[in-house]
Amino acid sequence: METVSENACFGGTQGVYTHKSKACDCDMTFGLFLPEEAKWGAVPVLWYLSGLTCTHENAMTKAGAQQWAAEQGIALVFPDTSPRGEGVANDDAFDLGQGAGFYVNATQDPWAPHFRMWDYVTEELPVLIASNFAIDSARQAITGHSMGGHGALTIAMNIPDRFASVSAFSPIVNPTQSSWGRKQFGAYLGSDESQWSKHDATLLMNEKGFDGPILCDTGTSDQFLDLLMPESFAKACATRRQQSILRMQPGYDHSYFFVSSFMEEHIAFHAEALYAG
Ligand SMILES: N[C@@H](CCC(=O)N[C@@H](CS)C(=O)NCC(=O)O)C(=O)O
Repeated sequence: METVSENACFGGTQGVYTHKSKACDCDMTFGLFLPEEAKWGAVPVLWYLSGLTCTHENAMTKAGAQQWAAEQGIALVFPDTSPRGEGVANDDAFDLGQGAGFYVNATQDPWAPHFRMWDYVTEELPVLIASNFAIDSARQAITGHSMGGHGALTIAMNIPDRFASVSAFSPIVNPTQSSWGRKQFGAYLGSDESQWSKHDATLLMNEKGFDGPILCDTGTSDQFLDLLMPESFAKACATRRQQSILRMQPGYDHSYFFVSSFMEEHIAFHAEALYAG
């Protein structure tokens, strides 16, 4: 692992690191914010998965999360959204290929050799950060935006007991029924739709739910609302009687102006779950 940068930030440190990823078979870069408390002992961690077109950098510089994470003594991880580099497959569209990994393990060519973002964020990166930084793996929570909200919800439901809480900003919640999902799952996972269902938050809510609190915020003026389908997830949560707070925020769009407006509340929500008991 190599250090790209480390900057003092709200009493802690905002770092950027690169490493050779086994899962993605290429160099990967991630951001990690450590609060001041990490100097004295292992701290809880909140994963932030980003959306389409993002690198590790967008949320790190625009979500305004460090201030609230510092206040709560929580670390933040900002993984990249896909493998990258010259030898890595790509597509001209912004919503496929590099910057659009959708947090799945691709099984289809030309994506299969590198696009293993599921393994990267659920296995490789957790081990890497826990062995190199003062992170308490027993206290983890996860959030994300758009494609990253999809990643956060599907990972939290598929790996029971790892995350104390899950939240999302404008998440894609029913990708098997949306053009943000069908296109990418077809490309990465192939035409057998039975392989898609473990990556659909609404189907996972119908099937198993989440053993903990869920918080989702979506803007009523989100330009991608029809692709996100918050109503499908709300219906599934109500049917399961899942503990959840699902809000439509009037006038907000899909941008980081929206994400940053509600970041304090999301971090306080996770802090309550991470410090409970
Ligand atoms: N570039 C796309 C929009 C993609 C988009 O809005 N991406 C969101 C996540 S789904 C984002 O966070 N973009 C990067 C940013 O705002 O910094 C378009 O032109 O339609």
